[in-house]
Amino acid sequence: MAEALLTVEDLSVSFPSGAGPVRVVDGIDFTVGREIVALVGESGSGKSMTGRAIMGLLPRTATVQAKRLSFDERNLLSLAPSGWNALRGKDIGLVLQDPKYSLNPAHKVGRQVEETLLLHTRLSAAERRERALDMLDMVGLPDPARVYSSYPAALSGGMGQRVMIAAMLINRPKLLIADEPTSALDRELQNQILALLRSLTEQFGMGLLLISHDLQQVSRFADRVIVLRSGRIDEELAAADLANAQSDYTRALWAARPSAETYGTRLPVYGVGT
Ligand SMILES: Nc1ncnc2c1ncn2[C@@H]1O[C@H](COP(=O)(O)OP(=O)(O)OP(=O)(O)O)[C@@H](O)[C@H]1O
Repeated sequence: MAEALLTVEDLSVSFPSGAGPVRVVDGIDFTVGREIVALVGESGSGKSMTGRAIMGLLPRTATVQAKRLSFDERNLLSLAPSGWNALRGKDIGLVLQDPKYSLNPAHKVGRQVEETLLLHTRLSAAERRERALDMLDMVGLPDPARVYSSYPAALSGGMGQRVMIAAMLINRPKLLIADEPTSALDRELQNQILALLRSLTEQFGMGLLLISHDLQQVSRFADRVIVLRSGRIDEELAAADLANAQSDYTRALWAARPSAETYGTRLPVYGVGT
Protein backbone atom coordinates (compact mmCIF):
# COMPACT_ATOMS: atom_id res chain seq x y z
CA MET A 1 0.00 0.00 0.00
CA ALA A 2 1.42 3.41 -0.97
CA GLU A 3 2.30 5.93 1.75
CA ALA A 4 -0.85 7.89 2.64
CA LEU A 5 -1.56 11.32 1.19
CA LEU A 6 -5.10 11.25 2.48
CA THR A 7 -6.09 9.62 5.76
CA VAL A 8 -9.74 9.13 6.68
CA GLU A 9 -10.53 7.73 10.13
CA ASP A 10 -14.03 7.11 11.42
CA LEU A 11 -15.68 9.53 8.99
CA SER A 12 -19.41 10.03 9.32
CA VAL A 13 -21.76 12.32 7.42
CA SER A 14 -25.33 12.80 8.59
CA PHE A 15 -28.39 14.72 7.52
CA PRO A 16 -31.30 15.81 9.70
CA SER A 17 -34.61 14.05 9.15
CA GLY A 18 -38.00 14.01 10.86
CA ALA A 19 -36.89 10.87 12.70
CA GLY A 20 -33.54 12.34 13.81
CA PRO A 21 -30.15 12.46 12.07
CA VAL A 22 -29.57 9.91 9.31
CA ARG A 23 -25.99 8.74 8.83
CA VAL A 24 -25.34 8.36 5.11
CA VAL A 25 -21.62 7.76 5.75
CA ASP A 26 -21.17 5.77 8.93
CA GLY A 27 -17.70 5.49 10.43
CA ILE A 28 -15.42 4.69 7.51
CA ASP A 29 -11.61 4.42 7.48
CA PHE A 30 -9.31 4.41 4.47
CA THR A 31 -6.18 5.97 3.03
CA VAL A 32 -5.12 7.08 -0.45
CA GLY A 33 -1.47 7.28 -1.43
CA ARG A 34 0.09 7.83 -4.84
CA GLU A 35 -2.16 5.20 -6.35
CA ILE A 36 -5.68 4.73 -7.71
CA VAL A 37 -8.21 3.87 -5.05
CA ALA A 38 -11.74 3.19 -6.22
CA LEU A 39 -14.73 3.86 -4.01
CA VAL A 40 -17.54 1.66 -5.27
CA GLY A 41 -21.05 0.75 -4.17
CA GLU A 42 -24.61 0.92 -5.33
CA SER A 43 -26.60 4.11 -5.69
CA GLY A 44 -27.03 5.85 -2.33
CA SER A 45 -24.22 3.95 -0.59
CA GLY A 46 -22.44 7.21 0.31
CA LYS A 47 -19.69 7.42 -2.34
CA SER A 48 -20.30 11.03 -3.37
CA MET A 49 -20.83 12.26 0.19
CA THR A 50 -17.46 10.74 1.11
CA GLY A 51 -15.78 12.54 -1.80
CA ARG A 52 -17.52 15.78 -0.94
CA ALA A 53 -16.54 15.53 2.74
CA ILE A 54 -12.89 15.27 1.67
CA MET A 55 -13.28 18.34 -0.56
CA GLY A 56 -15.19 20.36 2.07
CA LEU A 57 -18.11 20.52 -0.37
CA LEU A 58 -20.95 18.93 1.58
CA PRO A 59 -24.45 20.41 1.45
CA ARG A 60 -25.03 22.99 4.23
CA THR A 61 -27.43 20.72 6.09
CA ALA A 62 -24.86 17.92 6.41
CA THR A 63 -22.90 17.29 9.60
CA VAL A 64 -19.45 15.78 9.25
CA GLN A 65 -17.56 14.02 12.04
CA ALA A 66 -14.27 12.14 11.99
CA LYS A 67 -11.45 11.06 14.29
CA ARG A 68 -9.08 12.13 11.58
CA LEU A 69 -9.38 13.67 8.12
CA SER A 70 -5.96 14.70 6.98
CA PHE A 71 -4.33 15.46 3.68
CA ASP A 72 -0.60 15.76 3.32
CA GLU A 73 -0.18 16.34 7.09
CA ARG A 74 -2.91 19.01 7.17
CA ASN A 75 -5.97 18.56 9.35
CA LEU A 76 -8.96 19.14 7.07
CA LEU A 77 -11.37 19.15 10.00
CA SER A 78 -10.07 22.48 11.25
CA LEU A 79 -9.66 24.25 7.89
CA ALA A 80 -11.26 27.68 7.59
CA PRO A 81 -13.03 28.57 4.30
CA SER A 82 -9.89 30.38 3.12
CA GLY A 83 -7.87 27.21 3.81
CA TRP A 84 -10.28 25.16 1.71
CA ASN A 85 -10.02 27.65 -1.15
CA ALA A 86 -6.23 27.43 -1.03
CA LEU A 87 -6.38 23.64 -1.08
CA ARG A 88 -9.02 23.05 -3.74
CA GLY A 89 -7.75 23.37 -7.24
CA LYS A 90 -4.19 23.65 -5.98
CA ASP A 91 -3.51 20.45 -4.07
CA ILE A 92 -6.78 18.58 -4.54
CA GLY A 93 -8.68 18.57 -7.84
CA LEU A 94 -12.22 17.37 -8.47
CA VAL A 95 -13.57 15.99 -11.73
CA LEU A 96 -17.33 15.47 -11.84
CA GLN A 97 -19.61 13.39 -14.00
CA ASP A 98 -20.64 15.73 -16.75
CA PRO A 99 -18.51 18.56 -18.15
CA LYS A 100 -21.75 20.25 -19.28
CA TYR A 101 -22.34 21.24 -15.66
CA SER A 102 -18.73 21.86 -14.67
CA LEU A 103 -17.63 24.10 -17.54
CA ASN A 104 -19.07 27.60 -17.76
CA PRO A 105 -20.70 27.96 -21.19
CA ALA A 106 -20.05 31.73 -21.19
CA HIS A 107 -16.25 31.50 -21.02
CA LYS A 108 -13.75 30.17 -23.51
CA VAL A 109 -11.99 26.91 -22.69
CA GLY A 110 -8.56 28.54 -22.30
CA ARG A 111 -9.73 30.86 -19.53
CA GLN A 112 -11.30 27.98 -17.63
CA VAL A 113 -8.26 25.73 -17.94
CA GLU A 114 -6.02 28.54 -16.70
CA GLU A 115 -8.23 29.58 -13.82
CA THR A 116 -6.35 27.80 -11.04
CA LEU A 117 -3.06 29.25 -12.32
CA LEU A 118 -4.59 32.71 -12.08
CA LEU A 119 -5.77 32.03 -8.52
CA HIS A 120 -2.76 30.15 -7.18
CA THR A 121 0.34 31.31 -9.09
CA ARG A 122 2.00 34.51 -10.24
CA LEU A 123 2.54 33.33 -13.81
CA SER A 124 2.12 35.92 -16.57
CA ALA A 125 -0.73 35.66 -19.09
CA ALA A 126 1.68 34.33 -21.72
CA GLU A 127 3.07 31.69 -19.32
CA ARG A 128 -0.44 30.65 -18.32
CA ARG A 129 -1.43 30.27 -21.97
CA GLU A 130 1.64 28.18 -22.67
CA ARG A 131 0.95 25.89 -19.70
CA ALA A 132 -2.72 25.58 -20.75
CA LEU A 133 -1.78 24.64 -24.32
CA ASP A 134 0.70 22.03 -23.01
CA MET A 135 -1.93 20.60 -20.69
CA LEU A 136 -4.58 20.44 -23.46
CA ASP A 137 -2.03 18.56 -25.51
CA MET A 138 -1.23 16.18 -22.63
CA VAL A 139 -4.89 15.18 -22.26
CA GLY A 140 -4.87 14.16 -25.91
CA LEU A 141 -6.85 16.99 -27.49
CA PRO A 142 -5.93 17.55 -31.12
CA ASP A 143 -5.23 21.16 -32.10
CA PRO A 144 -4.91 22.59 -28.55
CA ALA A 145 -4.82 26.19 -29.85
CA ARG A 146 -8.23 25.80 -31.46
CA VAL A 147 -9.70 24.14 -28.35
CA TYR A 148 -8.18 26.92 -26.18
CA SER A 149 -10.15 29.58 -28.06
CA SER A 150 -13.38 27.58 -28.31
CA TYR A 151 -16.47 27.82 -26.15
CA PRO A 152 -17.53 24.61 -24.32
CA ALA A 153 -20.58 24.23 -26.61
CA ALA A 154 -18.20 23.44 -29.48
CA LEU A 155 -16.82 20.38 -27.63
CA SER A 156 -18.08 16.82 -27.67
CA GLY A 157 -18.68 15.10 -24.29
CA GLY A 158 -15.35 13.28 -24.44
CA MET A 159 -13.48 16.48 -25.35
CA GLY A 160 -15.26 18.35 -22.55
CA GLN A 161 -14.15 15.76 -20.02
CA ARG A 162 -10.56 15.98 -21.29
CA VAL A 163 -10.77 19.77 -20.85
CA MET A 164 -12.03 19.30 -17.27
CA ILE A 165 -9.13 16.94 -16.54
CA ALA A 166 -6.71 19.49 -18.03
CA ALA A 167 -8.22 22.23 -15.84
CA MET A 168 -7.90 20.10 -12.71
CA LEU A 169 -4.36 18.90 -13.40
CA ILE A 170 -2.77 22.10 -14.70
CA ASN A 171 -1.62 23.06 -11.22
CA ARG A 172 -0.29 19.54 -10.55
CA PRO A 173 -2.49 18.62 -7.57
CA LYS A 174 -1.33 15.79 -5.32
CA LEU A 175 -4.75 14.22 -5.19
CA LEU A 176 -7.55 14.07 -7.73
CA ILE A 177 -11.06 13.03 -6.79
CA ALA A 178 -13.04 11.86 -9.81
CA ASP A 179 -16.74 11.27 -9.10
CA GLU A 180 -18.17 9.05 -11.86
CA PRO A 181 -16.00 10.95 -14.34
CA THR A 182 -17.11 8.96 -17.35
CA SER A 183 -20.71 7.97 -16.77
CA ALA A 184 -21.99 10.55 -19.31
CA LEU A 185 -19.85 9.00 -22.06
CA ASP A 186 -20.12 5.95 -24.28
CA ARG A 187 -18.18 2.81 -23.44
CA GLU A 188 -15.21 3.38 -25.71
CA LEU A 189 -14.74 6.98 -24.55
CA GLN A 190 -15.05 5.84 -20.93
CA ASN A 191 -12.13 3.48 -21.39
CA GLN A 192 -10.09 6.18 -23.12
CA ILE A 193 -10.68 8.71 -20.33
CA LEU A 194 -9.91 6.19 -17.59
CA ALA A 195 -6.74 5.12 -19.38
CA LEU A 196 -5.79 8.81 -19.62
CA LEU A 197 -6.46 9.33 -15.88
CA ARG A 198 -4.40 6.25 -15.07
CA SER A 199 -1.47 7.39 -17.19
CA LEU A 200 -1.54 10.98 -15.82
CA THR A 201 -1.81 9.67 -12.24
CA GLU A 202 1.39 7.69 -12.79
CA GLN A 203 3.13 10.46 -14.73
CA PHE A 204 2.39 13.14 -12.11
CA GLY A 205 2.88 10.82 -9.10
CA MET A 206 -0.62 11.74 -7.86
CA GLY A 207 -3.24 9.91 -5.87
CA LEU A 208 -6.61 9.32 -7.50
CA LEU A 209 -9.82 8.56 -5.65
CA LEU A 210 -12.09 7.18 -8.34
CA ILE A 211 -15.77 7.06 -7.40
CA SER A 212 -17.63 4.55 -9.53
CA HIS A 213 -20.47 2.05 -9.59
CA ASP A 214 -18.88 0.05 -12.39
CA LEU A 215 -16.82 -2.74 -10.83
CA GLN A 216 -15.76 -4.18 -14.13
CA GLN A 217 -14.07 -0.93 -15.16
CA VAL A 218 -12.61 -0.39 -11.72
CA SER A 219 -11.01 -3.84 -11.85
CA ARG A 220 -9.03 -2.69 -14.90
CA PHE A 221 -8.05 0.82 -13.88
CA ALA A 222 -7.70 0.95 -10.08
CA ASP A 223 -5.09 -0.45 -7.70
CA ARG A 224 -7.27 -0.87 -4.63
CA VAL A 225 -11.02 -0.96 -4.14
CA ILE A 226 -13.17 0.09 -1.19
CA VAL A 227 -16.69 -1.27 -1.33
CA LEU A 228 -19.31 0.86 0.41
CA ARG A 229 -22.66 -0.45 1.56
CA SER A 230 -25.20 1.76 3.31
CA GLY A 231 -22.45 4.18 4.33
CA ARG A 232 -20.11 1.51 5.73
CA ILE A 233 -17.11 -0.28 4.29
CA ASP A 234 -18.19 -3.76 3.35
CA GLU A 235 -14.85 -4.92 1.97
CA GLU A 236 -11.49 -3.53 0.90
CA LEU A 237 -9.45 -5.44 -1.65
CA ALA A 238 -6.95 -5.24 -4.48
CA ALA A 239 -8.62 -4.42 -7.80
CA ALA A 240 -7.13 -7.59 -9.25
CA ASP A 241 -9.07 -9.64 -6.67
CA LEU A 242 -12.52 -8.20 -7.47
CA ALA A 243 -13.57 -11.23 -9.49
CA ASN A 244 -12.85 -13.39 -6.41
CA ALA A 245 -14.29 -11.08 -3.74
CA GLN A 246 -15.15 -12.57 -0.33
CA SER A 247 -18.21 -10.52 0.52
CA ASP A 248 -21.60 -11.53 -0.93
CA TYR A 249 -22.37 -7.87 -1.54
CA THR A 250 -19.24 -7.29 -3.63
CA ARG A 251 -19.95 -10.49 -5.51
CA ALA A 252 -23.50 -9.31 -6.22
CA LEU A 253 -22.22 -5.93 -7.46
CA TRP A 254 -19.65 -7.72 -9.60
CA ALA A 255 -22.33 -9.99 -11.05
CA ALA A 256 -24.45 -6.90 -11.81
CA ARG A 257 -21.62 -5.32 -13.78
CA PRO A 258 -22.95 -3.56 -16.86
CA SER A 259 -22.96 -5.60 -20.00
CA ALA A 260 -23.40 -4.19 -23.50
CA GLU A 261 -27.16 -4.75 -23.10
CA THR A 262 -27.68 -3.22 -19.68
CA TYR A 263 -25.16 -0.40 -19.95
CA GLY A 264 -26.69 2.94 -18.96
CA THR A 265 -29.29 1.42 -16.64
CA ARG A 266 -28.84 1.85 -12.89
CA LEU A 267 -27.60 -0.89 -10.62
CA PRO A 268 -30.17 -2.60 -8.41
CA VAL A 269 -30.27 -1.31 -4.83
CA TYR A 270 -29.54 -3.91 -2.15
CA GLY A 271 -31.01 -3.05 1.21
CA VAL A 272 -29.99 0.63 1.43
CA GLY A 273 -31.01 2.04 4.78
CA THR A 274 -31.52 -1.39 6.30
N1 LIG B 1 -28.78 17.11 0.69
C1 LIG B 1 -29.11 15.90 1.17
N2 LIG B 1 -30.00 15.78 2.18
C2 LIG B 1 -30.34 14.58 2.68
N3 LIG B 1 -29.85 13.41 2.23
C3 LIG B 1 -28.98 13.45 1.23
C4 LIG B 1 -28.55 14.69 0.64
N4 LIG B 1 -27.67 14.41 -0.35
C5 LIG B 1 -27.55 13.05 -0.37
N5 LIG B 1 -28.33 12.48 0.57
C6 LIG B 1 -28.44 11.05 0.84
O1 LIG B 1 -27.17 10.52 1.17
C7 LIG B 1 -27.09 9.17 0.76
C8 LIG B 1 -25.76 8.95 0.08
O2 LIG B 1 -25.73 9.73 -1.13
P1 LIG B 1 -24.48 9.71 -2.12
O3 LIG B 1 -24.78 10.75 -3.16
O4 LIG B 1 -23.23 9.79 -1.38
O5 LIG B 1 -24.61 8.25 -2.78
P2 LIG B 1 -23.78 7.62 -3.95
O6 LIG B 1 -23.26 6.33 -3.42
O7 LIG B 1 -22.81 8.59 -4.48
O8 LIG B 1 -24.92 7.30 -4.99
P3 LIG B 1 -25.04 7.62 -6.57
O9 LIG B 1 -24.22 6.55 -7.24
O10 LIG B 1 -26.50 7.48 -6.83
O11 LIG B 1 -24.52 9.01 -6.76
C9 LIG B 1 -28.29 8.90 -0.15
O12 LIG B 1 -29.20 8.12 0.57
C10 LIG B 1 -28.85 10.27 -0.41
O13 LIG B 1 -30.24 10.22 -0.54
